[in-house]
Amino acid sequence: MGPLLKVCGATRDADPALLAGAGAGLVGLWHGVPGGPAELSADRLARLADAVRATGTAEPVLVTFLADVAALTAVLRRTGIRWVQLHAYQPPGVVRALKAAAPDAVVVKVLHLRDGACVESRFVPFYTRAGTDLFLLDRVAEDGRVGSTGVALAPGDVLRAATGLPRPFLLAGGLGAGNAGDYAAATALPGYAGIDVDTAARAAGGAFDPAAVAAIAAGWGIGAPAPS
Ligand SMILES: O=C(O)c1ccccc1N[C@@H]1O[C@H](COP(=O)(O)O)[C@@H](O)[C@H]1O
Repeated sequence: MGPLLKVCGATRDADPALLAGAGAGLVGLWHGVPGGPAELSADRLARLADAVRATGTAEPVLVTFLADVAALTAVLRRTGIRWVQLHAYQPPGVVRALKAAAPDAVVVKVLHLRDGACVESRFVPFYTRAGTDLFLLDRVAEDGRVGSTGVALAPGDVLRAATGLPRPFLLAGGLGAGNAGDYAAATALPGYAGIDVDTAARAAGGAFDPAAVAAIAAGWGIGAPAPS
């Protein structure tokens, strides 16, 4: 399997087909992101997850700040979503309990880069032993905000954080069609599994732009996902 393209923050009925058609193999759906502009109710999450699966080539990803494992498990059961992106500072115990309660879940734990350093670096062995399937490197904004900063990670910081990670990793944070070359050293690592994008996938008004998504896929050498 080649590298993955995940696009984050679908909200409209048309988004899943648009994103899958433009090359996204993973579509991020927010639930449990308080105040987030793409936050979905449980009903809406279930409906959009169905629409993502109906594309035949893309898989829905629950993107969440939730740390309540019972609530997370209930959402996965209700929606049939397998991929979970723990985007906040959920501790390793949440990963362990989630994998125990939902063994089929594919757990993506975000590692936050701030001021050039990985905030959770000391906890990587614990997240790994707890059952994390993939890590995702993302940036923390100057004001402490996480998720969709639209601000590029420094390539040297990414390389330092990604080198030696014991699980495959995705890159995020200000990635777009034109900056794959900046991260060539990180994407050459054996664990590189793909990228995760929000801001650069959208047109000026905020709606997803299929041409922008296709350009990101082309710029990062990501081919069309195989039918699932
Ligand atoms: O997109 C968001 O606002 C968001 C909110 C909460 C959790 C994750 C979120 N998105 C993540 O942001 C990065 C990509 O951001 P960008 O390309 O720099 O805008 C990615 O990890 C998304 O999953």
